[in-house]
Amino acid sequence: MTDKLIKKNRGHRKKEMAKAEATNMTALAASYDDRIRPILDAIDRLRHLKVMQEGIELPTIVVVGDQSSGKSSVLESLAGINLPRGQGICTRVPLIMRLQDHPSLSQPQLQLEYKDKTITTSETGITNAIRAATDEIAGNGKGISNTPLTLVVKKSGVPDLTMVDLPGITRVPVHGQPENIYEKISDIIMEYITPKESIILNVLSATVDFPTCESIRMSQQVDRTGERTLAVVTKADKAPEGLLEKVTTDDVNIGLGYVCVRNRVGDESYEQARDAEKRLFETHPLLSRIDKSIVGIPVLAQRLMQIQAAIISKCLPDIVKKINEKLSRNASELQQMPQNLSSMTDAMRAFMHMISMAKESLRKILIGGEFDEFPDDMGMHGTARMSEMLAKYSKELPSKCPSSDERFLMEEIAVLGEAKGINGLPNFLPRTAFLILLRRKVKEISHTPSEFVRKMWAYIEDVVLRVLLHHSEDYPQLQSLTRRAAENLIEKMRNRSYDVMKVSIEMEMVADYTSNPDYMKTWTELMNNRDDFMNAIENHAKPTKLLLKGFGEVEIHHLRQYAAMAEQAFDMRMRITAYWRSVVLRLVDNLALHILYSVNCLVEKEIEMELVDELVGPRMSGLERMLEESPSTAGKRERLRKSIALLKESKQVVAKIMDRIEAHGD
Ligand SMILES: Nc1nc2c(ncn2[C@@H]2O[C@H](COP(=O)(O)OP(=O)(O)OP(=O)(O)O)[C@@H](O)[C@H]2O)c(=O)[nH]1
Repeated sequence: MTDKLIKKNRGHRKKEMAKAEATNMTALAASYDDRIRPILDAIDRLRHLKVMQEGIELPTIVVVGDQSSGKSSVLESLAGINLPRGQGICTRVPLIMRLQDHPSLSQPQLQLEYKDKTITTSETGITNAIRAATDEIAGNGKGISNTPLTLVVKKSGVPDLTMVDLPGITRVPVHGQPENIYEKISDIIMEYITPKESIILNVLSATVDFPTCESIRMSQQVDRTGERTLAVVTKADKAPEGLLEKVTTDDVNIGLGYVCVRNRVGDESYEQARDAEKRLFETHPLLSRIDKSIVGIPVLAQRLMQIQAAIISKCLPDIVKKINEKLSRNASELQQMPQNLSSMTDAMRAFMHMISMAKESLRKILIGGEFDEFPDDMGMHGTARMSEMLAKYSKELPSKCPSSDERFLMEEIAVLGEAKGINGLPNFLPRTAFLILLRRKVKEISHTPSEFVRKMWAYIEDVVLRVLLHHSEDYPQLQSLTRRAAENLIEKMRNRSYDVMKVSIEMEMVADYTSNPDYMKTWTELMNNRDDFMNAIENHAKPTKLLLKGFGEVEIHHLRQYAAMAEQAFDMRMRITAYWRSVVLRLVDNLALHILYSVNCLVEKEIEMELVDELVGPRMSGLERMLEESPSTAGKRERLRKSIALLKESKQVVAKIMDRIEAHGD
């Protein structure tokens, strides 16, 4: 074949390929107009409605790349418009780009939307408009913000695509950039690329080694297999050597494949840039060897449209499901919110309901021993905790009568010596001596019950407050009054317990009585030692150490000089020892009974009376407060209403699309 013929054939093939490409694009565009476009519009509408704030993720193409890798250049190539480009950080906020093909438009229409503003701009004004909007959102310097900016481009011949351009990743802050810029940018990027609904368009510069790219490292964290990652290799013109090998060996796991491009350079127009790109991949000795199905902006546009269509149809059923779930959850939450009370009768009814619920809970927790309301909160298993506290209290009271004498029975002998009556018979056991000793012993333990009372009421107060605050949480405006009522009541009841306990102690100190048969039994048993004891005292030949039941080994040598009084002292020690058991038992039982009785009174009537006095009172001020809804409840109600309205609207948007899809038989 002659050179001329070869050239002619090549030219013919080129034309054929261009024609085929154009036909493909037209077919794709037709199917887009017809089917995908309305779906894409619906998704954009959902995005505009901010359903993402409701936790519903939308299928999104997210553009990521290291700083200056050429992200904005790729987007401007796809959109056919000039975007702010340059060295250093240009994209400082997420830029949502909605490209819409409008074949009828002779001039492109551009709109910038942010912070509820819509600004119409032109191809020449777009760069400045984006810069101004970025400054407004993220400040004038080099700051970064997560508030997105939306750019709508309606133009003839653009692919129907919605993409989000994100700030480029940089490890080293340049002059004027915040120190934590890397963390800030990676947080934003992670937020966008983590949802499985996101397609990651990873922009890699041909001039760098792909495995060293931060953007690759990040996308691999959320998409290990690369099944939702597509790589665009920019600056093919700058580093053609080895590019073919780089994209064919695929060292970095790009599941959706590579597309190599050459963007606008310097002041080139969009058309000049496309021609230069085409020429480059056709004529460059190295680049022309790369398969044509993975080079050039038109191929990228086509791939993205296909991927977008696929991800949208995959995600749509899930979006419908999530909208419905969220809607019904919010609707039931709104329904469960407290009624907005409009009259005193309403308020009274709500108040009485609150009291009866609280009483029921307290009855279960503090009396009934049921803990179905707080199964995992041990602190709220009231009866169990109270019985533990009582057991501890009973252990703290000495079961044996406390004795302070260094030598056996010397305490008794001293008291007996002082209480000796002038007329009394020498062996007559004076009751005063017994009472003096008893008072002394009881005094030693008199602080124990008040400690117990303090701890027990602190616990009960905690339970009562938690229950009351829980049942009044719908009415935060009542909580301070409720708390005050509960604290006042507990204070009163605690003081009552102190009084009861004081009387118990005093009674034990001034009188000695018990009908408990255990007393006589124990005393008799203890007195069985008397003969041995007296023998040891009187018979000086006997050992001075003696084993006494209940006392262990005792030394009695010092008692031999008090022979007469020793017997009385022994008897007195045995009596007080036997009697002590009754004293301790009475102190524990009395206090326990008193606490249980008090808790019963509290639950069954006093708490209600106290709350009525505090909240209703003569001026009904608490009830009046119930009529004014608290700002937090009103805020929550408003939020739920707004969210429901938004979800309902979203549901309609999606329903229309689903109808359409069904009508087409997709
Ligand atoms: N020669 C050549 N230069 C390119 C190509 N793509 C981008 N550039 C240049 O690379 C520089 C950075 O491009 P941008 O598009 O601003 O990069 P970016 O990733 O958006 O930058 P940031 O948003 O700041 O991270 C610019 O000067 C572009 O002109 C390309 O394919 N070939």
